[in-house]
Amino acid sequence: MLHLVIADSELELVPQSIADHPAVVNYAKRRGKKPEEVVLDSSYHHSALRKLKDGDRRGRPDIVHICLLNALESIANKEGKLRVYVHTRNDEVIYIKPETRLPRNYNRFLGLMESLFKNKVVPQDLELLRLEEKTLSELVEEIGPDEVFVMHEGGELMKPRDFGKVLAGFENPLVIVGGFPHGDFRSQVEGKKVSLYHEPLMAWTVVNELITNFEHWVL
Ligand SMILES: C[S@@+](CC[C@H](N)C(=O)[O-])C[C@H]1O[C@@H](n2cnc3c(N)ncnc32)[C@H](O)[C@@H]1O
Repeated sequence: MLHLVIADSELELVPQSIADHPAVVNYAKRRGKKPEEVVLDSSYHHSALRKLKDGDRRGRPDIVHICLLNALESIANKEGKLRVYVHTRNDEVIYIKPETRLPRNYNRFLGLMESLFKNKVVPQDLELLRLEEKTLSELVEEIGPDEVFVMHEGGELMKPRDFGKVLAGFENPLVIVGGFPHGDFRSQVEGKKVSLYHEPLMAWTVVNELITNFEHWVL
């Protein structure tokens, strides 16, 4: 089983310090929600983000959305060979049941995340998504993998196909991909750093590459 963690993801509710910013207040009003109940999104809250520490990388739920759509719809997931987790900048972990069908529509995805932050599980009966407060290292310890790989543009360069073979050689490998647009991991991450290309890639490209190349050796 391959465990995939999208780590230090820039997924959070609007922080209190910018909840009264006009960009946030107007956006929340349009959506019929309170400012502190909406997910921070750089495409809508750009001017407010300038007031936040790390404002140039925060508010990127779209990265999580695309990574999750790709991972959950993959053949590896359909074949029961994948578990996906999202770790956020505020040290929350989202556990996702493999049978989850995420909304393709981005605004509906935001609504789902807002409901998850509020209720901690969605939907109440099936509990397909569950949110817990947890650091990245606590999550890794809980999963108990036989090897941890950190996808990093500064890591050992490996062809995606070769990396797929390496992954397939373990019982329970865990791969960490950064769910942020710029910079480096904020969490302490222990593991073998691997690069799949000589230039930085988008997180969802890395997710696709590692899953399809893992499939190549295990299906
Ligand atoms: C958009 S990148 C992070 C930002 C990147 N450091 C930059 O400043 O462009 C998102 C994640 O994709 C993964 N990644 C990016 N480029 C990679 C590469 N060449 N090889 C392997 N993983 C990569 C890493 O896990 C990284 O945290």
